[in-house]
Amino acid sequence: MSGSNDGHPLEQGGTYDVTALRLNDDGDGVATVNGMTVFIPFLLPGERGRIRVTERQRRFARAVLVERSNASPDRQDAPCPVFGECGGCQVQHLTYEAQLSWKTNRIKRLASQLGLDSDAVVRDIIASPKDFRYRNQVQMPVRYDAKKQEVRMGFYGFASHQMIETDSCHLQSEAMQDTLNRARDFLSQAGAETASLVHHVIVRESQTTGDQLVVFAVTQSGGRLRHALSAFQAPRVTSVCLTVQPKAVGPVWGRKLETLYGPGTLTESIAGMSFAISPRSFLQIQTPVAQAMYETVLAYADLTQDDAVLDAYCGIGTLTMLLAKHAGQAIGVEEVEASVEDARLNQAQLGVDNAEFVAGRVETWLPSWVQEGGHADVVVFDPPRKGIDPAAIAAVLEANPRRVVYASCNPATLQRDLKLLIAGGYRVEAMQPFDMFPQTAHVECCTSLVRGE
Ligand SMILES: C[S@@+](CC[C@H](N)C(=O)[O-])C[C@H]1O[C@@H](n2cnc3c(N)ncnc32)[C@H](O)[C@@H]1O
Repeated sequence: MSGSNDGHPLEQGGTYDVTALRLNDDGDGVATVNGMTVFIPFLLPGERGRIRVTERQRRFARAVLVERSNASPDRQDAPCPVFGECGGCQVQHLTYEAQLSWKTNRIKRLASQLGLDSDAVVRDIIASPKDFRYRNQVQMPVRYDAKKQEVRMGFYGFASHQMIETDSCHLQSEAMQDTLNRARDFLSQAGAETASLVHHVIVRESQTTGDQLVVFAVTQSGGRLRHALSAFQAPRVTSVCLTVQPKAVGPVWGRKLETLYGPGTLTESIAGMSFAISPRSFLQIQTPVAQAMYETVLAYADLTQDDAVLDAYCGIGTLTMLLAKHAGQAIGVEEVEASVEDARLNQAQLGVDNAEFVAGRVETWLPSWVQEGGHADVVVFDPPRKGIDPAAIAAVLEANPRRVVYASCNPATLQRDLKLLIAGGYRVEAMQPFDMFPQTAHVECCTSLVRGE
């Protein structure tokens, strides 16, 4: 079927000639055909192409690129052989410089939509020192091919659970990829009895020591399986662990986590402090950008030694410990018990005696803490992608701290939450974007807010 750009409604399956005008927030080219907005992955602004419509909604359509007739000066050859099929990277075809200005402009657009003077408020993005091989953690699905009696590993495709096999992902270190490839060969050799029970392999690497920790996620556990998996070795691997998650598709981690050998933790040095990290605890995906982000949070918090600071969504307390050094008192709140245990152990080892860690959900703990008269001069938020729960925002407005600092990994929820904080009387002083995840559509941003008069 072939359509035309002649003012008729866009047809599903139809082909059209378009020019991309800009990139959307997912990194897809945006064009219009007969008044309808169309998203086309892998077409850059200024590029012309023939597209085929694959999905037609009421207000927009999606299409695939059939043929491209010119190349943007911002285009580069993607180094990864499965780029375009694998769902991990969205913009490997865009030069790193262009990725950075696209991400900065995205935060500027967000600021303008909030009624702010974006040029005055938004700083230039802080780039990643490495545009490839920057990740410290990877989790790969595992499939056992019973016919061929071999294990296949890779990543999921775009919005699907179809496995795209790869043995050379460019986002992680070569040593991590080497460990994954060894794990695949090890499981193939172990045979069906072991390999058919493993659904994911997770590798974490310390960017300080180079040590690696491997976790096998399995559908069920038993003595024979534990014995078989304990035999896995690779040059940088110091610990092997096991997590039991009966569902092979969906959440990877189970409730149970067992160390098969080694200390079961990694050590990472951040902001001049050494932290032990257990497998289940959150750690920012790369240390150099995390460190730059922590320094920005600290500067935006503008603490004095008399201040009480609250670090909401604190993980293993990396940021809490840094804030505590510059404040009178610090409290970290985190829902994952294992992370809170890590935080307390690290606190004892670092000798930080003015911090306290609470295990709980921010949206339930914070309102009752404020009700009971809890006080903070400065509140720091570093939530997951879903942003801050409205109950937590309402509580912070009631607590009325002098400053709020918001480290976000999702511009959409950042915008939603800033709207509430601004309506509650806070003024945005500065916004600092960071590129923690080169080659992807992700962008982090740290926002400084001060209480209005
Ligand atoms: C983006 S991480 C930030 C962690 C920490 N600030 C850091 O830099 O390592 C978000 C953290 O919030 C935790 N979390 C997610 N939802 C939560 C909730 N509702 N209440 C408390 N903690 C939560 C996650 O387990 C994770 O450790």
